[in-house]
Amino acid sequence: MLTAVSKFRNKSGLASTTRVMPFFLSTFPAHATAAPLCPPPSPYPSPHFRLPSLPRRGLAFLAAAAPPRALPPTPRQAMASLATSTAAAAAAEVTHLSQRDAADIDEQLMGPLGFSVDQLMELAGLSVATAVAEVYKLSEHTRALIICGPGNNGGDGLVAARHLYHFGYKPFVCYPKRTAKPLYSGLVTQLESLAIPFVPVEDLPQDLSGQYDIVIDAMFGFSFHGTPRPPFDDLIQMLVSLSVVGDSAKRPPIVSVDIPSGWHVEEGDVSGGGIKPDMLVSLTAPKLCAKKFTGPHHFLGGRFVPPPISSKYGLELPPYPGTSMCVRIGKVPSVDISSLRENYISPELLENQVMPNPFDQFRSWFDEAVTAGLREPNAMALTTVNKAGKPSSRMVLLKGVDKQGFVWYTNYGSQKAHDLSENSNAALLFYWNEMNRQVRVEGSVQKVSEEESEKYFHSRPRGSQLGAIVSKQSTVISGREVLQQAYKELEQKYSDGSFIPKPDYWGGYRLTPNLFEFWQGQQSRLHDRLQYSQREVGGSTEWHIQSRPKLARQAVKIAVMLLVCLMAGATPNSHGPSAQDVQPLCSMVSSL
Ligand SMILES: NC(=O)C1=CN([C@@H]2O[C@H](COP(=O)(O)OP(=O)(O)OC[C@H]3O[C@@H](n4cnc5c(N)ncnc54)[C@H](OP(=O)(O)O)[C@@H]3O)[C@@H](O)[C@H]2O)[C@H](O)CC1
Ligand SMILES: [K+]
Repeated sequence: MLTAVSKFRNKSGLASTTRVMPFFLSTFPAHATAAPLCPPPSPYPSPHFRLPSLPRRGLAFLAAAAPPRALPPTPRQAMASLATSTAAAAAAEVTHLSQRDAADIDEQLMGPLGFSVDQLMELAGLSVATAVAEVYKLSEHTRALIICGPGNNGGDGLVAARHLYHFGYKPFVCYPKRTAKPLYSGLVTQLESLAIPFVPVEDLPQDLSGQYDIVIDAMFGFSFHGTPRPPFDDLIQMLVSLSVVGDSAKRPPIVSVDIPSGWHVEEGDVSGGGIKPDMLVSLTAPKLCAKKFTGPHHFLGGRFVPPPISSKYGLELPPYPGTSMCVRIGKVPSVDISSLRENYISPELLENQVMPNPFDQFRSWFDEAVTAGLREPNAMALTTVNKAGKPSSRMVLLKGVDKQGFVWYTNYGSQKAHDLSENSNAALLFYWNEMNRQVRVEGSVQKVSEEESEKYFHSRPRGSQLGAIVSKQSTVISGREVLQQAYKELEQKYSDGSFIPKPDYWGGYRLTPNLFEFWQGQQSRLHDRLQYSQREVGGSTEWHIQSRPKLARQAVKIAVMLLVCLMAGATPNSHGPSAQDVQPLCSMVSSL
């Protein structure tokens, strides 16, 4: 049973990742004959890992070492991240609102457009919480101080505190000027029912660094005017002194909701002595002051703008990815590649837990990857080598596996086909990132029979059949339109639903393995590896398993033997090394 994978970032919001994978290592009923592989049901499988429903035998269970409420990054989230970065690139032209337009829009939403303030505040607060969770991962930013002001910006902060709690953070709320309206007292009651502490201003330490991992500024939004009055003047100063420590890795990052509190809503930080937030979550649309924001993370939230508002105010806003409540705008911070680090936590992969036949073991892991909802677990890197010894790799999709080998289909005019015609040796690599697993397979490759290729070709959607005819892989064409035109013509030709013949330049390959390696990532780089290789026993070929420690020991033995031989050769005395010379090495070898 695969239960969780959690991914965290370090203080820069980008670097280290811990993957915790508590699950039953399970044995599925053995697949004696291989069936074609069923890819996950849709290109975007369930956003949460599903528990497999098949009966299974638990071999090992690792108690959850993950923080209790950490959610796994899902394939959908990964796509959302990509979409947020893409949106960021496209967001240079996002509309920025004046203070007046922002207030006008608010009035219209809550007037003729039928929204209530509660609704909008809920969505705004949820956007803030999701944006915070996207950048500042729980593992390093657990304790969040939310400083709330007297108006709706403060209300957004109260809502965000509740959502952050449910995401697994530990919120603390400083709410010095409470508003008597039922909306606000309701929000306070909700937080109290979660036992979220309310911290009086006077109990806050002058230096917030020691007690909080993140500070959310929800003091003032677009209705701020003049200079801050007590107690917000001191609170703002507290955040100013915090942001003076430039390196956000050494202090809690500051997240401002809609406007960095104390900034002029249109002019920004006029004096230059204001808060310098690390993250700004603009709501509905950024206000003019956001043009002056220079921090690394600018997000937009408030996914509720209806078309009448967009058209009336000519709003250019980036699309929200998928079901996300926030979208990154502005420049994507550049990543320090050397700081990207993973720490894998998985059950051990031991020799006595795996199946004797590597095909069965592969099928078991493959089924677990499908059941876990991984996107395209049948995607594999195929490495071929031409006759000059030049290797090349590309991703292809596994379309079938049985005891004869691993099958994929392609164009017989492609570079891989050319390489394979010169050198039939190839390697496959499956990488199931979310499960901390890889499988390497090596062997020799042959074309599958025409009959097998025909059968598979006609099982494909008609569009893919036409695509296979049109695409002359690895040839240079003058433009995409050439392909589109050819495709259109074929579509027309076969529009009556008639049989589409398989082109003779298209078909399958089968890799017959002579080596498998199953890799399970472990903590501190002490990964588990099991290698299956073939050996002759009594005239027949059998699979033989070696674990990494065993392999390492054998490598040392061979190295020592080599050393002995070298010494023998290097000794000026033609009789070779003396028993005395060799004795310590021999006892070392035998003790391995
Ligand atoms: N449509 C949307 O985008 C939505 C945004 N939301 C959030 O609402 C705020 C705007 O909320 P609003 O209540 O209008 O204003 P503020 O939160 O900015 O604060 C107003 C209170 O602050 C006091 N204030 C103003 N200036 C000062 C100052 N210099 N010193 C101290 N106090 C100040 C003000 O008191 P006054 O007596 O001065 O009027 C108010 O008490 C927006 O930015 C978003 O965060 C909604 O949640 C959802 C819809
Ligand atoms: K604010």
